[in-house]
Amino acid sequence: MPSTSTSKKESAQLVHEKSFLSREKADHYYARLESELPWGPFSWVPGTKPLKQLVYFYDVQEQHVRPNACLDELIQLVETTYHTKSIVTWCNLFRDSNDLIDWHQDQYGMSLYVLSFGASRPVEIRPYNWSALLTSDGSPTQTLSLAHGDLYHWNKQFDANHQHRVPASGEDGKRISILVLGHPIGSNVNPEKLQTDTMSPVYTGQCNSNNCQGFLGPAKATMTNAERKCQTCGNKYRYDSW
Ligand SMILES: O=C(O)CCC(=O)C(=O)O
Ligand SMILES: [Fe+2]
Repeated sequence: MPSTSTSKKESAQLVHEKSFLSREKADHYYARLESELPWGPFSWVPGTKPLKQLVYFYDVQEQHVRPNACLDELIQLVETTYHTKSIVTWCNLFRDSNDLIDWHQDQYGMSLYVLSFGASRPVEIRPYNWSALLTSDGSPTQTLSLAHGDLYHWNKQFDANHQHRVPASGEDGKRISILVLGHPIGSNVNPEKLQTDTMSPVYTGQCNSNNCQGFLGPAKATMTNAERKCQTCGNKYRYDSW
């Protein structure tokens, strides 16, 4: 099993564990997750258009108020396998292959462990720094083909240097992804103090003005005045139009 410790010197690391769960276990968890979680739409900024997929955010408060045995089992499995302490869990339900997540960096400042259930979907990855973006056409440099029961994980160093997205492609049908965010055991982190606005993803994107296709500067999804500016033509995009 690869090491997942996160000392300051650690380099960026991404691992895809195919069939982390057996087919039987994946079927079992998929059915429970789909029916038991209170899935719903979510907007980072209240009143603006919601994310494409349905979500459920399982933080320490939810764990007290609405404990979910299925999520707790999966979290515990990740914790024991990777010697990590989970801080919070974010769940996505992609209702079909049109539900997508655009290019972003998570910026959770933690290691990320993602369990994938249901339809096979790609997660695309590209390096994230301006020189890489401006000298490339922005295409993904790596694609994880995630099947039912797979798991992938990356550390915060990997997140810091890359963007990822779940494009509108892959097998049609529902897909659930369970994102367990954690720190190595022994880290001094208080989950009660976590604030969603410091954890929100940072989105970029591509300019669609007159086929410009330039890259939009990054903006955090929780800022009400969030705006992304095209690095090529200067066109500005308000959060609502992302
Ligand atoms: O569904 C996945 O595998 C990734 C989801 C994701 O990138 C996110 O929720 O931030
Ligand atoms: Fe993400």
